[in-house]
Amino acid sequence: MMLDEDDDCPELVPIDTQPGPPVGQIPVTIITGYLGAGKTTLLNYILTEQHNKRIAVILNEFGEGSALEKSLAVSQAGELYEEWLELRNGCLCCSVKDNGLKAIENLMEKKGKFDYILLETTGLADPGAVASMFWVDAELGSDIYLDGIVTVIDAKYGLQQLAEEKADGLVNEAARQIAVADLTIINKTDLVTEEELKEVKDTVRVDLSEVLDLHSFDSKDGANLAEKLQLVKSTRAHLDKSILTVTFEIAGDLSEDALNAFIQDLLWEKIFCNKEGQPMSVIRLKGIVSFADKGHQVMLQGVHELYELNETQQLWEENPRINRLVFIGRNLDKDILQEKFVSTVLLGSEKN
Ligand SMILES: Nc1nc2c(ncn2[C@@H]2O[C@H](COP(=O)(O)OP(=O)(O)OP(=O)(O)O)[C@@H](O)[C@H]2O)c(=O)[nH]1
Ligand SMILES: [Zn+2]
Repeated sequence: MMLDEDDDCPELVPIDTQPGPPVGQIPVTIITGYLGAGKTTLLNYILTEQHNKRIAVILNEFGEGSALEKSLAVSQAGELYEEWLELRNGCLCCSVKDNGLKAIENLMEKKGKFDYILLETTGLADPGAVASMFWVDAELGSDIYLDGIVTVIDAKYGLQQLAEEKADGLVNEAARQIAVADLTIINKTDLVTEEELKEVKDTVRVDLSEVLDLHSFDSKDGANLAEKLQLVKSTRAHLDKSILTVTFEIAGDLSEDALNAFIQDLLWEKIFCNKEGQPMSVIRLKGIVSFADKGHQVMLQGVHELYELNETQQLWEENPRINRLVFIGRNLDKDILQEKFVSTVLLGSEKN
């Protein structure tokens, strides 16, 4: 049979190489980084710089500190936070797969579309697990797609966090967070010397190549859905179980001097021990506190042995003056911390 070239030659159709995000899909950027690295600071910066986009911000919650985490974030960013997402079991990686994407989609149904979604993971999250559910879901026809992962590294404590040995021989959280990063931001450069900064940069590069295979985890290759879900499942045990969160709320006013002494005993002198006699070691400290002579709420922020107390814009006014504190670290004991706090820092208690 002869082919009539003019009639039968099929039309050339461009191959769908990099289709890009389907029209109407909303980009999500995951912001990750170890406890206190500066994720929320980066978020606030983006939100204050970027005025003409509707940005939804999702904050992950950690442990029982959820209520405080929320109130802290809200008071820092004021009205810039568009909406809030409640994720049930405290850890985004574990809960978002089941209800997180659904929650985002519900949110968009209620509030209309966003131009952008920023998602801050907890400092102990494995962002690979968070990232993977986006492309798992993409196959199920989602409205959102993963645009990239930004990892914030603490120039002062980053190396220490990377060097941390995990008992089970697993790659530690800090290294995982760097491994999956599309963009790495070294933060707090004001706290280190040129040489220290160079060391951080070099280490981050080396680490990247050592754990690069983690990237396969979030690649959009042809692996079938079941395999992908398998991967998500196998990384569930990502939280460092030795790190505990303690939170408490105490009504009343505090002595500023006594609070400083309490924090310094805890962070610097490390004189507090748990019931087993092991010294408490705090990685992250946050709080809203009330001083008798101040009408404004004061925010406490601590990362390892650095801490600061800053007056916020927020007035107590008729709100009950309740001090809220979150401690994240090792060997923490709530009863002991709270007892110490109440007996030495709270005004009007026996010892003050
Ligand atoms: N010196 C200095 N401090 C910074 C910088 N960026 C952030 N910080 C401080 O570091 C502390 C922690 O910052 P956050 O932005 O809350 O860190 P985070 O990563 O969101 O913390 P978690 O969500 O608890 O893991 C705060 O006291 C910030 O003021 C910086 O560039 N230099
Ligand atoms: Zn944060």
